[in-house]
Amino acid sequence: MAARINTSLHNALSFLKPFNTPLNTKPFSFRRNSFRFSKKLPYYSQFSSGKRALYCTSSSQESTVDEGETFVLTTPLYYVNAPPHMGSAYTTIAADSIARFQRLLGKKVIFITGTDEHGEKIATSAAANGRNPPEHCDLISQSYRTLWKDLDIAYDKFIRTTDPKHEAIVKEFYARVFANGDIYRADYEGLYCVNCEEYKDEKELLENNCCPVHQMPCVARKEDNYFFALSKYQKPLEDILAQNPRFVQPSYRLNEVQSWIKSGLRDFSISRALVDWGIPVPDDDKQTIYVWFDALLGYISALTEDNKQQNLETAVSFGWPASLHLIGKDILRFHAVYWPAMLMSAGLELPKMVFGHGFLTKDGMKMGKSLGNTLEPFELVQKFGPDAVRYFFLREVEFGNDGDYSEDRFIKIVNAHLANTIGNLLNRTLGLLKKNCESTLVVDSTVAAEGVPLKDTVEKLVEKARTNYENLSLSSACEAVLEIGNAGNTYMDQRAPWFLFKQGGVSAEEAAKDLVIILEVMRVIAVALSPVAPCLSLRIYSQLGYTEDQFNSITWSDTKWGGLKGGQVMEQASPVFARIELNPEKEEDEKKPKVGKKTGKAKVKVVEQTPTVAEA
Ligand SMILES: Nc1ncnc2c1ncn2[C@@H]1O[C@H](COP(=O)(O)OP(=O)(O)OP(=O)(O)O)[C@@H](O)[C@H]1O
Repeated sequence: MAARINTSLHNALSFLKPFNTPLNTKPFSFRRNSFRFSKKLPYYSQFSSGKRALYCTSSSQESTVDEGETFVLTTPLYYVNAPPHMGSAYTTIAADSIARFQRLLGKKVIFITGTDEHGEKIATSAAANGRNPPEHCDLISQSYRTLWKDLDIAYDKFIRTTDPKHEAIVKEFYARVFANGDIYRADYEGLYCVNCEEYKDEKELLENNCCPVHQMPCVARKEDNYFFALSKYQKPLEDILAQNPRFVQPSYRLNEVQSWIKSGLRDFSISRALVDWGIPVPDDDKQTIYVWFDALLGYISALTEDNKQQNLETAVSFGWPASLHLIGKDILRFHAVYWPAMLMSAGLELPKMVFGHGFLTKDGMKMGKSLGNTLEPFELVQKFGPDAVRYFFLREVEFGNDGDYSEDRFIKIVNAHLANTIGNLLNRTLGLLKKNCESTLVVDSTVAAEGVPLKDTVEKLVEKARTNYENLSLSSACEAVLEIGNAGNTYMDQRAPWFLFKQGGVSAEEAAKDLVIILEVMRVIAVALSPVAPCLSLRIYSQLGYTEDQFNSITWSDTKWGGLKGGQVMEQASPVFARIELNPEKEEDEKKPKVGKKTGKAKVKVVEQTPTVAEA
């Protein structure tokens, strides 16, 4: 057994070595944790921890993801206890933007999402809705797919944990962990939060044993379960985090994870005797596998391909380890503690990074299905369109921190940034081009920008956007792109090409070049914003005279100045982003002194973006 443990740990750590440095191993004893267990643990031998393990060696930037060719990223697999809400959409929008950015860099991307469909919470929710669990799962899982379509989420794999191929992989993984001596049977007694599907430590609970996330009392449970020997992995986990601090991001979440581990890891129960709706434990059909042990493996089973063998080894060969697990901070412990330990036990490589973002909140509380205080994403998308929703949440909430939603703020931000700074600039410029140059560019944008400082400004801002995307600082990436728009607007206002055209002669020639410069700025914006607002970017690209195929084949290198060529014919100006107008009742409300809560609803109305009087 000792040899097996050594082997699996070695496997888990060996990929982390920089420059193939031999593992410098040192024996240590793991602390046996018998807290509350009525049965003794089997004896484990000492095993070694890798000392020189290193994860991400690519850059000193805090969250920079690895530079490998295939970039595998995941969202959590969402519980199908209820349809998606804005919180679920938030993680998925962020993941989609990162995936799109990585594709622009020319990487092969495997973007995995899906639904977590087993466990007590799902069975209860199905019963409450008068459905059997499979029907319920089909219905709710489909609602996630529908929302992802509405939000322009371009995932590569959608895994459902009720998929037979997933079940086969879970069983195989369980068998590996069992063979490694990390599964044993014991009684457990504790306080259980059904909404978290987790036994809780009394000291982390609120008054009346309430779960801090779901604000509902935990229930006392006693069960005869199978356990995973997490405590055995305390030291390896400590070492991994000490040597690879970028494994958990943002850095303040690393401290949280380190302090959990430091406080002592307890083995956790990985089966349920009282839950039928789950994958049966191999060789014991009276128990089902704990939903988290099952769901985490969805990240691997998602990698299987239909016409290939559906087993663990083949799945792993298609892209494991993941480059990035994107999750909310609520499930950090599962991803940064349980999951790496499970992988080590099974002799598999660890993911390269776990990023735990903050919560979208309502009145300061996490929006969640269990709490029922959610924001309806279908309604938001229908009202405002996918680009506005995607842009607002990524721009407004600093990635990693919590953020509260307000409709007023939403409207202000998207109107100011997308409709005014970006949309209106394009509209004005195309209007002038049509009027004065028959919608045709007079020279190449490189020629037009000779000696013009705006070009350098744009190049610097593009670089800033790229660095921020790479570091997962999505809000700052949006900000950098917006700054390009601001620079374009300033240039337009300073140069006043409508005035130069009126002067005629050399001035008019200069004005025609100015329009080329501003349209090149718009082209760069379209590329740089495409991870966040793909439809808007396509609309900009189309107005610049490109086809959809041309847009679909852009890469990040197309942010380089010089794409627009002399002679290129632009489309007619038409608004690329509909300004959102408050309805008249709400506008009236706004003028009155504020008493109590606001109830007015916004109404979307496309407002034609016309040139100013001077330009006309
Ligand atoms: N309020 C939120 N803000 C940001 N992300 C959220 C929020 N709620 C859910 N998520 C995302 O969904 C994941 C949790 O998925 P889950 O299906 O458990 O949703 P949930 O609404 O939190 O469910 P429940 O309320 O039943 O715990 C989080 O880790 C995060 O990625």
